[in-house]
Order: sequence, then C-alpha cells, then structure tokens
Amino acid sequence: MLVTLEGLDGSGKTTVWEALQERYPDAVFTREPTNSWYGDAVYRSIEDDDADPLAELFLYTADHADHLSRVIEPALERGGLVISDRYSDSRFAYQGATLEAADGHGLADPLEYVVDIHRPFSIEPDLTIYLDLDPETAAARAGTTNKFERAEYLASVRDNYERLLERDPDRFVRVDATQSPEAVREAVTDALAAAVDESH
Ligand SMILES: Nc1ncnc2c1ncn2[C@@H]1O[C@H](COP(=O)(O)OP(=O)(O)OP(=O)(O)O)[C@@H](O)[C@H]1O
Ligand SMILES: Cc1cn([C@H]2C[C@H](O)[C@@H](COP(=O)(O)O)O2)c(=O)[nH]c1=O
Repeated sequence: MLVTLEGLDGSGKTTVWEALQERYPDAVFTREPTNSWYGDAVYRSIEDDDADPLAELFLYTADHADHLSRVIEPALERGGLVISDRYSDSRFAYQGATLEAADGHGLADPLEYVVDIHRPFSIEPDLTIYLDLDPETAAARAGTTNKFERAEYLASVRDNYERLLERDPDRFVRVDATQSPEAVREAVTDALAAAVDESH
C-alpha cells in the first residue's frame, strides 16, 4: 500500500512523517526529492532562481522514476506499507504552477501536461493525506529560504492542489494543518489507520 503526504512547504509533512515512524516501524519511509544523485541535481535546481521550468520538471521527474524503480516498486512487491513525504502530486502542483508563471511555456494546461507525462510509468498512491495550510503561514513556517517558499507562489501551488483534490476526491484526505502538531498527527494517524484496516 502506497501512502503519500502532500502540502505546501511548511505544512508539517516531515513532522508527521517522523511521528509515523514510531507507529509503523515495519513500513518503508521515503521522500521526494530523494537522497540519490538525481535528488542532488533537483536541490541544485531549487537553489537556481533562473532554472528553466521545463528542465526543472524533468529533473524532478527523473528523480521520481529512479525512486519508483529503486525504492517504491520493490517495497510494494514485498507487500509492504510505503509512506512517502511528497510524491507526484508535488510535481503536478509545484511544476504546474512554475510553468504557469512562465506563461505556460507554450502549454495549454501545464498541470494536465505534468500529470500526462507521469501516466505511462508512475504508480498512483492508494491514499494521499493533504495537509492544508494558507500560503502566508506556510511561507512563514518554511522560512522563505528558496524560490518556492514565497506566499504568492505557494498560493498558485495551493490552487493546483485544490484542482487535484477535486478531480480525485476518493484518494485524498484533507487535514487542517493550522491545528496543533498533536491534533494534526492524530488526524493523520486516524486516516492512515482507517485506510490500512480497509486494505486488509
Ligand atoms: N501543526 C503545526 N503547527 C505549528 N508549527 C508546525 C506544525 N507542524 C510543523 N510545524 C513547524 O513548521 C515548520 C515546518 O514543518 P515541517 O518541516 O514538518 O514542514 P514540511 O511540510 O515538511 O515543510 P517542507 O515541505 O518545507 O520540508 C517546523 O518548524 C515545524 O516544527
Ligand atoms: C517532490 C517535489 C518537491 N518540490 C519542491 C517543494 C519544496 O519547495 C522543495 C523541496 O522539498 P522539501 O520537501 O522542502 O525538501 O521542492 C517540487 O517543486 N516538486 C516536486 O516534485
């Protein structure tokens, strides 16, 4: 079973992901960008304010392809529970917004384009927990240290997440990330426990 945590920078994904490790000691905990050399390339691009949006999309997507074949697919084939801090929805929402800001880079609908390039090879999560937070609080919590962690940009990322939730309501569970860390953890734990029970 593949479970993903999604949301804006600073929404609390990593805080929750770390807490879940105690609860599910046998699960595979992973994340995107990964710690591979593909992930290193992604982090170089994050630091480059002038990175080409399409080139950046393909760097993230290369990292995803490697993540799938090296980590996700083997774990799922073993029948394990995989919990990923960010996954393909981050690409749909963030690179969709970056391409949109670059006048669509000649694409009619950047978000749909990013979804489409994943279709032939990616694996859809069984459950995606979306930590919903307003862009201003997200940017403040994240510390506004890179080009993505700015409220204006995060507002368009959030709009894209809303589109993704609307098109796939059965896969997503929305959690109010303005709550205390304890309340967020409890809501995520409840959603995950229900999904794990249902899968048995
Ligand atoms: N529910 C919460 N209320 C207030 N602060 C929180 C909450 N959850 C996490 N934080 C704090 O917000 C900051 C960002 O949290 P965290 O790193 O978990 O977010 P994230 O979604 O993983 O961010 P990023 O995507 O940028 O890595 C941290 O300082 C963390 O302690
Ligand atoms: C997977 C992925 C991530 N991003 C962005 C989101 C963050 O601003 C950075 C790094 O992620 P972290 O969780 O803060 O370490 O990358 C993205 O734009 N597209 C993606 O596919």
